[in-house]
Amino acid sequence: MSLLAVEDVTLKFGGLTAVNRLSFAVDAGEIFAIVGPNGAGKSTVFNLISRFYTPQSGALRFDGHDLLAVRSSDVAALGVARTFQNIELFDHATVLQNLLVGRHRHRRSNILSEILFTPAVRRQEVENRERVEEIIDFLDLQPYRDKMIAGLPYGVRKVVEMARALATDPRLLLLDEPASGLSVEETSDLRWWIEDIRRQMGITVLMVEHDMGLVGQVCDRVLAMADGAQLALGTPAEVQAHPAVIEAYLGHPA
Ligand SMILES: Nc1ncnc2c1ncn2[C@@H]1O[C@H](COP(=O)(O)OP(=O)(O)OP(=O)(O)O)[C@@H](O)[C@H]1O
Repeated sequence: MSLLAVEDVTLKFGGLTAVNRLSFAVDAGEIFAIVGPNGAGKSTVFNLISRFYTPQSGALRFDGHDLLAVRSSDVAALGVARTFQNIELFDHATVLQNLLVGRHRHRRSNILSEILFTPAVRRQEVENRERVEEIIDFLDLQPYRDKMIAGLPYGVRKVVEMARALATDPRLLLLDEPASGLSVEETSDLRWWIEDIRRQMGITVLMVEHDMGLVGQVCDRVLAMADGAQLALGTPAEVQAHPAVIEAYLGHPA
């Protein structure tokens, strides 16, 4: 059974159909990319899965749950985490503090037990700290752990955002243009991290990405979109060779 299923989903903004009867499914353990020209509807699909938007029709399922019955604030608790095209972190907090916020969904305590700092709360704090330190090690963020986000280079902030998403222990990680703005070297590191996120952490990855080099290297399958609809779906090589994809990118038939 697929981990994520998008079934015949349509989302309109007034007269504009941003997503048009789109269907695709991502299997557990896959690295899956959505590609397409600007305005194709890729980010809108992420915003639908994150439940920022509700479609006019269609269904969204995650691990057997009806996502449309879940509020945006509860999606992380189901096991879906994401990064954003425009990095969203607390700029005036440290890397460590940002990642601890990412652990928020693992709080099992109530306010009284937190005030009393009960053994259970203490245990949980230690657990959260340990997990966050593991992620800091995993993504080579040790040199930055106590640094404020605001002072960090763009490439490092992007890694921190991925780390914060991982701190929620997701089953599905949504990466919105992870390579955009990164140097060739940073993109190469990203490639290995994405592969390790799947291999070592067992996390399924769905990403929106323009860098076809990266997509070809790490993805099992690719969905190409244009005008909110599917153009092609298959392996990176199949999608890149698809006449409709070539036409959408070049503006004329191959
Ligand atoms: N909140 C919104 N209100 C109105 N129109 C929107 C909204 N969000 C997106 N759109 C429109 O929906 C269409 C799809 O946008 P979307 O951002 O999903 O495309 P995209 O494929 O992610 O593009 P890009 O690669 O430039 O990020 C575009 O025409 C966009 O202008």
